[in-house]
Amino acid sequence: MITAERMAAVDRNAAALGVSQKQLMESSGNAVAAAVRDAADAGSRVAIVAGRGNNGGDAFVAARFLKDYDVTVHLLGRPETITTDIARENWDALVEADCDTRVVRDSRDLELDDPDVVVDAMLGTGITGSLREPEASAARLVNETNATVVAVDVPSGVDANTGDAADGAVEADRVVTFHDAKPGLEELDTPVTVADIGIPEAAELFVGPGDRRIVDRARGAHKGENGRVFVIGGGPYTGAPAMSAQAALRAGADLSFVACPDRIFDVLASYTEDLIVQPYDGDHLTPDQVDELVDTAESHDDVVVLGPGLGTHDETLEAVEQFLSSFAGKAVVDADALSVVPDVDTDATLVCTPNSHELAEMGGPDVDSLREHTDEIESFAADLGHVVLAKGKDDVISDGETTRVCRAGTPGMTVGGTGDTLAGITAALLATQDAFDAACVAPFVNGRAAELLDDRHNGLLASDLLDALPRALWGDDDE
Ligand SMILES: NC(=O)C1=CN([C@@H]2O[C@H](COP(=O)(O)OP(=O)(O)OC[C@H]3O[C@@H](n4cnc5c(N)ncnc54)[C@H](O)[C@@H]3O)[C@@H](O)[C@H]2O)[C@@H](O)CC1
Ligand SMILES: [K+]
Repeated sequence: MITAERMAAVDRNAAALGVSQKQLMESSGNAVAAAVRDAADAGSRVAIVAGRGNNGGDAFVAARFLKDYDVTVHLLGRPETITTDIARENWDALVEADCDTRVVRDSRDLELDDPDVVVDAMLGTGITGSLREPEASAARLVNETNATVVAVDVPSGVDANTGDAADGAVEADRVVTFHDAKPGLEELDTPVTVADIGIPEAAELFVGPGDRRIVDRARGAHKGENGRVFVIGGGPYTGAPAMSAQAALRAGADLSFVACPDRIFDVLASYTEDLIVQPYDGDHLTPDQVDELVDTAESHDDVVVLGPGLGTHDETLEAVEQFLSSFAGKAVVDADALSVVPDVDTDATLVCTPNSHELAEMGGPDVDSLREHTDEIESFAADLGHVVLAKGKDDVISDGETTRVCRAGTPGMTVGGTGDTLAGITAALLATQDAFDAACVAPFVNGRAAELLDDRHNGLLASDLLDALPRALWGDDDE
C-alpha cells in the first residue's frame, strides 16, 4: 500500500536511477490498454476522456496501444495547457498519427456518442478540492453512459489516500492503478488492478531525491515555526556539539542552542556568533542539571540532540538516563548517550544514530556492512522501539517495520565530525517531519553535501559540509 505523496517520491527516485517518468507513463498506458481489452472485445467503441495532467498522459499512451479498437480521445482543455511535457508529447504523438482526437474547449461540446468503454483519465492524484469545470460536467456525462468505465489510477474526484469522493466524482466499474495499491481505493466497492509499471525496487529501498521532496514543504515564515534545536553535548569535547548545532541551522532550524559545562563555554561561544550557548556548572553533565534541561526543552518544544561530545563519565550517563526518563519530546540520540537507550523507559520520540561500533554496543548486530544486515537492524529497531539510523558507508534506517538504505556520500566522509553534522540535520528535520522520514532524508542530505563538494575528496572537513547543506537540501541539482 502506498500513499500518493510516497508514490510521487518513488517516481522521482526511479528517475534518478535512470528510469524516466516518461518510461513509467508508457508502462502505465500499456496497462490501461490491457484493462480496456479485458473490458471489451476488439472493435468496440472506446471514449478516452482526458484531463491536462499526467493522468491524461497515461491515457494518451493507452490510445496508441488500442489499434484494434474504435478510439476517440477527448482532451478537456486546450493542448497548450497540458501541464507536463511528457503528457503533451504523448498528445502530440496522437495528433501526428492522425488519431481521432478532439479538443473540448467547453464542456457543452463533449459528446461521447454511446461508447462501449469510457476511459476516465481526467484526474488522478493531482486533484485538489472539488471538481471544477469542465471536469465536473464531463464526470456527469461519464456517469450517465451505459459504458463500462475504466478509471486510470483512481476514479476522477476520488482521493487516492482516503477514498473520499468529491461531489459528482466518477463512478468507475474498474480501476487500473500503478505500482502498488492505494489506501483510498480499498474504500471503494470497485475492482482494482495493480499494474507493475517497472519501477525498480531500488527506488523504494534507497533514499533518493524524491524523499528529499517530502521535506521540501512550505516552510513556516515565523521564527520558531521551523523548529528550535537544543544540543546537549560537550564536556570532554567542544567541536562535536558546535558542529551539530550549526548543521541544524543550515538544515533549516530557526534557532540552535547548546547547553554545555561552563568550563568549555568560552570555547564553544567563540566558534560562531550563530549559536546560543547556555552554560551549566561544572566540567561535565551530571544529574543536577537534568530538571532544568528537560524544562527548557519541553517549554520551547525543542528537538534535542543528546550526546555529541558528552563523554562517558558515570554521572553523565546517569544524567542521560534521567533526562530520557522524564523528557517526552523529540530527540536525536548520538555518540556516548546511545549506550543508555536500550535500558531506558522513555515517552520521547527518539532517532538513534549509532555507527556500526555503537550499534553493536547497544545490542544490535555486530557487522561491518550494515546493508547486508538490514533484517537484523530492522528487528533491533523493533525491539528498541525507536527509529534507528545506523551510519556506515551505506546507512540503514529502520523504524522496526520499514527499512531503507541511504547510499549518498563520498569516501571523504570518513573524516571526524560528519556524524555530528548528521545528528544536527536529523534534529532540524525532526522538528517538522515524522521521525522515520527525518532519519531517511538526513543522511541523504549530509551525503549529498559531500557529493556537491566532490573536488574535496581528499581533505574534506566536516565543517566544509555546513556551507553545502542548504544546496543539498533545497537545491535544484538533485541528480
Ligand atoms: N507519480 C507517479 O508515480 C506516476 C503518475 N502517473 C500518473 O500521473 C497522475 C498524476 O498526474 P498529475 O500530478 O499531473 O495530476 P493529475 O493528472 O491527476 O491532475 C492534474 C491536473 O488537474 C487539474 N486539477 C486539479 N484539481 C482539479 C479539480 N478539482 N478540478 C479540475 N481540475 C483539477 C490541475 O490543474 C492539473 O492540470 C497519476 O494519477 C497517474 O495517473 C503515471 O504516469 C505513473 C507514475
Ligand atoms: K482518473
